[in-house]
Amino acid sequence: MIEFRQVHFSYNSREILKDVNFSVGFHERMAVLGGSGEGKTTILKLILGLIRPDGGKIFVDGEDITVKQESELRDIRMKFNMVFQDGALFDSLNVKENVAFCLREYTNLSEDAIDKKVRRILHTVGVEHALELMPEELSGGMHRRVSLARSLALATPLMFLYDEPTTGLDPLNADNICRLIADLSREGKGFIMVTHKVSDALKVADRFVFLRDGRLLFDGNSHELLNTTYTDLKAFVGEVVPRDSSHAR
Ligand SMILES: Nc1ncnc2c1ncn2[C@@H]1O[C@H](COP(=O)(O)OP(=O)(O)OP(=O)(O)O)[C@@H](O)[C@H]1O
Repeated sequence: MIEFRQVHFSYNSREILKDVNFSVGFHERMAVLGGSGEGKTTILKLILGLIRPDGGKIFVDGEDITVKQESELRDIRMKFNMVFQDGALFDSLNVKENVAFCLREYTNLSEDAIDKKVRRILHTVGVEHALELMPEELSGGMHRRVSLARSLALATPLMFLYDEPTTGLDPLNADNICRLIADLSREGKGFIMVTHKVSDALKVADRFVFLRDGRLLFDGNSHELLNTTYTDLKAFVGEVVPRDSSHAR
């Protein structure tokens, strides 16, 4: 479980998060919704201990990560599989080498075992045909899949953390990524998906929180989200989900 207790965070003197409280089980499928710059990615970075809060506590698996040394945070980070928005790949390496890179860096696997593992993972994310392609030859959707494959190569996480996984993709590719996210969460491994695309969040998540002005102002299921009477959230949801949406459950 991840728990935020009265978390405050500022960049320089600008308050980004103000008294944020929530807990989420590793098996849950939660979307963090909010407009641009509201602090959604900041929440993911705090969970990984990449940045520290100015106030409050963050517990991961019962451990207070706000008091951990950098060396101890590695074990915490291994519990998660984080896919960042830009998912930067190494430009000079092809798809296969990009995925193999961290296996060579961090494991003692033989070249043969690495080759098998890379092929299996690329098959999982549906880009096995792109083994030899260079990053510049990939479409946005394929690029996102290879980034996901690369982070899947190293760890079998307790939970996935996705930062805007469908932003910038055309509807077809966005849909494919949503399907992949749903598939990867089948075995009880949950995720936190940060996004401003409510319609994509509705395809995969069953819990939704809404971040506005540094606070979590909503926490509910899809039915509650689509029927909210909270004006700001209603406007946010209404912008992206037509009133007669078939997503309504
Ligand atoms: N390293 C940094 N230094 C200073 N300000 C930062 C830094 N990183 C982010 N910010 C600012 O903090 C705020 C929250 O950033 P964050 O990336 O968490 O937002 P977000 O909700 O994920 O937005 P988006 O959907 O646009 O990615 C933004 O206004 C951003 O400009």
